[in-house]
Amino acid sequence: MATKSSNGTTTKSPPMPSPLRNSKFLQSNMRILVTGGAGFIGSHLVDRLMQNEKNEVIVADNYFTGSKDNLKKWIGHPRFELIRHDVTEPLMVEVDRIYHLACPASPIFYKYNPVKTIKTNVIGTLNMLGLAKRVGARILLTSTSEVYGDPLVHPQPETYWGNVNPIGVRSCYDEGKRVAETLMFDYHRQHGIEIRIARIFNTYGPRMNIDDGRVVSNFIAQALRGEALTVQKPGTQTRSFCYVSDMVDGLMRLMEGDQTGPINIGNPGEFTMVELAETVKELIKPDVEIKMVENTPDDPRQRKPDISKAKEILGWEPKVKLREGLPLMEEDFRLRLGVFKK
Ligand SMILES: NC(=O)c1ccc[n+]([C@@H]2O[C@H](COP(=O)([O-])OP(=O)(O)OC[C@H]3O[C@@H](n4cnc5c(N)ncnc54)[C@H](O)[C@@H]3O)[C@@H](O)[C@H]2O)c1
Ligand SMILES: O=C(O)[C@H]1O[C@H](OP(=O)(O)OP(=O)(O)OC[C@H]2O[C@@H](n3ccc(=O)[nH]c3=O)[C@H](O)[C@@H]2O)[C@H](O)[C@@H](O)[C@@H]1O
Repeated sequence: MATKSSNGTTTKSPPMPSPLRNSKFLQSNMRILVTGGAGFIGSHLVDRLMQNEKNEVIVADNYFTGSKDNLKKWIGHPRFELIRHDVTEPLMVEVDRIYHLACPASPIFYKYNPVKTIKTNVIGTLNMLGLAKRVGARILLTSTSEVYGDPLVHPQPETYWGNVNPIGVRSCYDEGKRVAETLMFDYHRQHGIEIRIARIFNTYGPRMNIDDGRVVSNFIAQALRGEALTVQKPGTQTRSFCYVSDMVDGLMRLMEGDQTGPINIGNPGEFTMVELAETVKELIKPDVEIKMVENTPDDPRQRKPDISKAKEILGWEPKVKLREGLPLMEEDFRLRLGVFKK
């Protein structure tokens, strides 16, 4: 059957999945690869996928920012497999679905080795598309709101092409993801691969690395350690924060739906960084200081998803408000930092 992209292009049928898929022993099982599954969003996605007893889950991760700790409850489970693997190298597995998340996501980590970040986005995505082509798997890419760069359209709909600096310090990530999206569509049009693209907006929740460097984890860890909350100047820049369980729900709906995307998945509630700091202060440590610090180049000034398409096509919208999600993350950070409520 031919697939119709949301942009109207019709492509040839995808390659056939392995004949074993139809055997009476395997037909009840969906074999799912999650690249980057030891990371923050990936490990929550694995938890959800493992809840379905018909799923077998394989995680491939190089542990650059992820950790086995995030998956410890599944290690040794007969339906679960963990492979130390760098997606810049080819991977030979037999699967029906590929959730392709592998890529450092925090700006301090993706800027740490920008050339490797580009390789991960470009060569890594090429390798996963090659795998999808060989085994006839459907593949979902976790792209990003950063493809809109410092957006001149607000909120951002999927039809906006973005305002991205191609030679800046964030470009390894922004442009890397843009090329990854291009590769996805070229494989779709040229080879009939079934693709799905999610444009994820800032996501937070338990299991983020404590020293991840992203704003929500920074503020919560700083409040719990009694350190000043570091708001990067000017503090009026905005972000829209999505709780991780909502994100995983959106990704799974997209994978099992019949539209390629790209589709924005995020929470449209928009906050300035000063407002976020004040909320964390009020909820966690009312006497903590807030201090203004220098920002990094090309920091987007505003960001808020237009989620009309996700609502219409996936029947999805976020349920968890920032004030409900922050205490859940606080609880996890308290446990890991050993800072308990008095
Ligand atoms: N969290 C967000 O707000 C957000 C927003 C937009 C997009 N995304 C995308 O979602 C995905 C997951 O993000 P996250 O927040 O869970 O980040 P994360 O850093 O916690 O997870 C990324 C995972 O990928 C692994 N990885 C990195 N490079 C790899 C490589 N070359 N080979 C194999 N594994 C590799 C890391 O070890 C880690 O386990 C990323 O693709 C990211 O770009 C996240
Ligand atoms: O959602 C997205 O698409 C992207 O969002 C984030 O990128 P960014 O929004 O820059 O994330 P943060 O590092 O958390 O910064 C958010 C804002 O908080 C500010 N910030 C950050 C850290 C801090 O301590 N204080 C602070 O004020 C930054 O200047 C920025 O304006 C993610 O890290 C990317 O992986 C992701 O693709």
